[in-house]
Amino acid sequence: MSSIPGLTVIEDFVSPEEEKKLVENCDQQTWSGLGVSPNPELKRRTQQYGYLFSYQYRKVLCELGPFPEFVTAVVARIADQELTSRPPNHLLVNEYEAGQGIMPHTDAPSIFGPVIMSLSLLSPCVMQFTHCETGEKIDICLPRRSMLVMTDEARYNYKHSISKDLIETLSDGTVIERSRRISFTFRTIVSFTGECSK
Ligand SMILES: O=C(O)CCC(=O)C(=O)O
Ligand SMILES: [Fe+2]
Repeated sequence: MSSIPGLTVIEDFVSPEEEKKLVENCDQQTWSGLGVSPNPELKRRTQQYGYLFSYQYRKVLCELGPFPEFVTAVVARIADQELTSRPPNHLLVNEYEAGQGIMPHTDAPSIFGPVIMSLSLLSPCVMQFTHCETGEKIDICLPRRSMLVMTDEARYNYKHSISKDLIETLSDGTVIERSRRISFTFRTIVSFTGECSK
């Protein structure tokens, strides 16, 4: 547990072999973002499974079908470890090349459920949590192959962000060198407003 209520980082959530397979499998799929539909506006490459969420229009556009088979073991582990009472129905794969990050944000509370989980693959990074009211900043290390779970205060009262820095230093002096990172963010969509949603 960290100093942020509702924030947990589970180390070694997947094995090195599982990590390799997960990355190989998603590299065989089509990436969007960086000018490519359906999320051309995003400044990093992404893939979505379960439902298609539009960042531009802030709504669910349509159902995409079940999660791909290559994430079955991870989804089963989420259930086994009872990380959420509502199974995830949306998977966002984000790719961060060295020098790419994500701006401070809170995942839309009206669209996504109370538990947000993110699996870090290939590279560690520092996720910064900024308290929405006090502005207090807390850096949390997300090791390679760890699962981040955000709920309660961590999910609702803080913004989270990842810098573009190639080298990051934690307050205890630990130096983190960034390289290509892929994250699998599992969420439960609770609001379906798109025209082709079911
Ligand atoms: O890359 C991550 O671990 C987090 C991604 C994220 O915060 C998001 O897509 O909302
Ligand atoms: Fe997020």
